[in-house]
Amino acid sequence: MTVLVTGGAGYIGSHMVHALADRSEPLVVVDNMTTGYRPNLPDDVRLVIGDIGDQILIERVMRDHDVNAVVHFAGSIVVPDSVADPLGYYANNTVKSRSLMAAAVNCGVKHFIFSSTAAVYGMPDQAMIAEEAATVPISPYGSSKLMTEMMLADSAHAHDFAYTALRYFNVAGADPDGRTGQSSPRATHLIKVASQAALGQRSHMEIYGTDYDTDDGTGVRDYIHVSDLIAAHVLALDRLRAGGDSQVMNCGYGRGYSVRQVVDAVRRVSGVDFEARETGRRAGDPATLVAIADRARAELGWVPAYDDLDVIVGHAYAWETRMAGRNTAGA
Ligand SMILES: NC(=O)c1ccc[n+]([C@@H]2O[C@H](COP(=O)([O-])OP(=O)(O)OC[C@H]3O[C@@H](n4cnc5c(N)ncnc54)[C@H](O)[C@@H]3O)[C@@H](O)[C@H]2O)c1
Ligand SMILES: O=c1ccn([C@@H]2O[C@H](COP(=O)(O)OP(=O)(O)O[C@H]3O[C@H](CO)[C@H](O)[C@H](O)[C@H]3O)[C@@H](O)[C@H]2O)c(=O)[nH]1
Repeated sequence: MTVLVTGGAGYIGSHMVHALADRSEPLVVVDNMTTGYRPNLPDDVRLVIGDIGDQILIERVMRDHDVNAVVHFAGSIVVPDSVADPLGYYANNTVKSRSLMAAAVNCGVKHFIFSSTAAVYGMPDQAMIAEEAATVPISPYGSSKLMTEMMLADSAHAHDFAYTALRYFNVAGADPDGRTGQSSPRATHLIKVASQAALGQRSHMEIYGTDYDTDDGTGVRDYIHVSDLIAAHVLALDRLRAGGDSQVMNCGYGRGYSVRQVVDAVRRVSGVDFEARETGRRAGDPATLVAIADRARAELGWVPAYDDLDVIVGHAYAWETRMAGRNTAGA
């Protein structure tokens, strides 16, 4: 009854690995280490360095480890990169997910949890988004994820397995115990960038657009602590094991914060008054993206534990401080 965690050496996947290890669940990680970071994993984890598109390897891993559930985080995640290299994104996110699913079907894996994204909704008309909202992605990244959701739905009809596709809103924060966090130096996420500015790793940061139709003119997002997101995955796994049906669920708190509110929180938590320059809008950014996440609460019994912007920022900033120390030590 082993859980296969794809992309388990990445930001979100490594939190899942720690959560499963904390429950003493047998698990195996497959990661090709393109953006993975080994130090974020427990020392004794079973890590197979390989590609999810290598179906022969994946089937061998599934059989050797008696895999019964897949939690699929592996993928490429940078929206502008997907615009520049759509075929690369469809290859890594869609084609290789198809291959992973084929391996799962061949090996009789019964449960599948998939990292989807609010990017499947594109530029919604409404600020608050339920799962029934139209899915009209505006980037190859969003399309590549929506296509994977479609393959899952069709395959679950045809074969004996059930899945949960979790549509993440803005994932932020880090493990409260400091074991792992966002480690990619290229990450563009707001809280990470602001933390780097507070630590002096950047001379300043930029606020992309101050003329949105929001209270203070800057973009509003639903920031969810990565540990709460992982709690939803663990509950989704338990629900599938108990015979739960296939579902798509939003993961967010149902409340948004503006860019200015986030910048203020990072200044407050860090005690550093770093510069935030106001610039023009970033292409493709909607004004407001906030989840209606009632389904996750109802179906999973999910109760967030870290729904507080200063707590999220505090954990992200603590992690960034730790990374800065590591980088200095290694220099
Ligand atoms: N970070 C967010 O805000 C966010 C929001 C919505 C959805 N997601 C989704 O969550 C998942 C995890 O994102 P993350 O932020 O942890 O990213 P990440 O880049 O830190 O992690 C992705 C991991 O997958 C591995 N990987 C990539 N392609 C692979 C392949 N072909 N075979 C094996 N391993 C491969 C990478 O090495 C890395 O360890 C992704 O699927 C992403 O689309 C993330
Ligand atoms: O340096 C920055 C970075 C971001 N922003 C702003 O901060 C908000 C959040 O931006 P992020 O880049 O942190 O996150 P996104 O909302 O663009 O996207 C994230 O959430 C999406 C779903 O909502 C997708 O899942 C995507 O993969 C993930 O990166 C946006 O208004 C953005 O314009 C800035 O002002 N300055």
